[in-house]
Amino acid sequence: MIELNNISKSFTMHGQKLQILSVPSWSLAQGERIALLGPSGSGKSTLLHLLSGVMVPDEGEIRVNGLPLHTFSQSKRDRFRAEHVGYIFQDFHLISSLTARQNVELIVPDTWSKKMTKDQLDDWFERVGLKDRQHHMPNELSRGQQQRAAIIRAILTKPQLVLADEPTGSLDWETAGEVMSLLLNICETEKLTLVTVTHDLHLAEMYPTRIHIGEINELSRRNAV
Ligand SMILES: Nc1ncnc2c1ncn2[C@@H]1O[C@H](COP(=O)(O)OP(=O)(O)OP(=O)(O)O)[C@@H](O)[C@H]1O
Repeated sequence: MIELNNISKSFTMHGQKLQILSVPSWSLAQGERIALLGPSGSGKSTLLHLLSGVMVPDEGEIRVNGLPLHTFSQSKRDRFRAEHVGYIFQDFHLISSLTARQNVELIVPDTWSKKMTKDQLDDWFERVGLKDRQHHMPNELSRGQQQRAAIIRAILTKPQLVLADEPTGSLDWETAGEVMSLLLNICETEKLTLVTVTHDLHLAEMYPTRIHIGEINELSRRNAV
């Protein structure tokens, strides 16, 4: 369960304070899968940064499964993110000097045995259709294949929260549909909470729940559809 109460977030630019988010109250149940829609600059990515603990609110409370993120120090938020959040980026963020499998191995917890690591990675690369490509470098993979590897990296440890910021934004429409479907299916099967920012209404329709940022952020409410 994710709960936001009386959140406000602003940025100061050129000495001017610009308020971006004002969220009176919003909650999300464990296992929900939502597409977050809204115009450019309306605070969607900022909301994801607050949920992941990359940023802190100026005021208000954020609780993820009871953990009061808003009270955490930077190092505690970093640990929270490493343990509980999987992040998927538009441009994959794979390390170019490592193979797809080595990129995923980077986030394997110390507590996993060699056998468990091998079994899990073998299984996941097969499940996402990359069995034959896992030892390739990112630049030897298509963009869709790179995003599949990035999806494994995000969900391998079964984080409480998966956040995806335009995960299909740099893919052609057909690949975008396949990758979005894969992400949704994995999160459904593994019962992971998923929040995906997308501008694509067609892809958003694949989600059980669609939310316009105006339903959460009262500052962009006038833009709500
Ligand atoms: N670190 C920052 N410093 C200053 N301003 C910022 C910062 N991050 C975001 N902003 C501003 O906050 C506003 C909201 O940005 P955000 O990236 O959350 O919007 P968005 O809805 O995700 O937009 P897009 O759909 O274009 O990605 C924008 O006006 C942006 O310029």
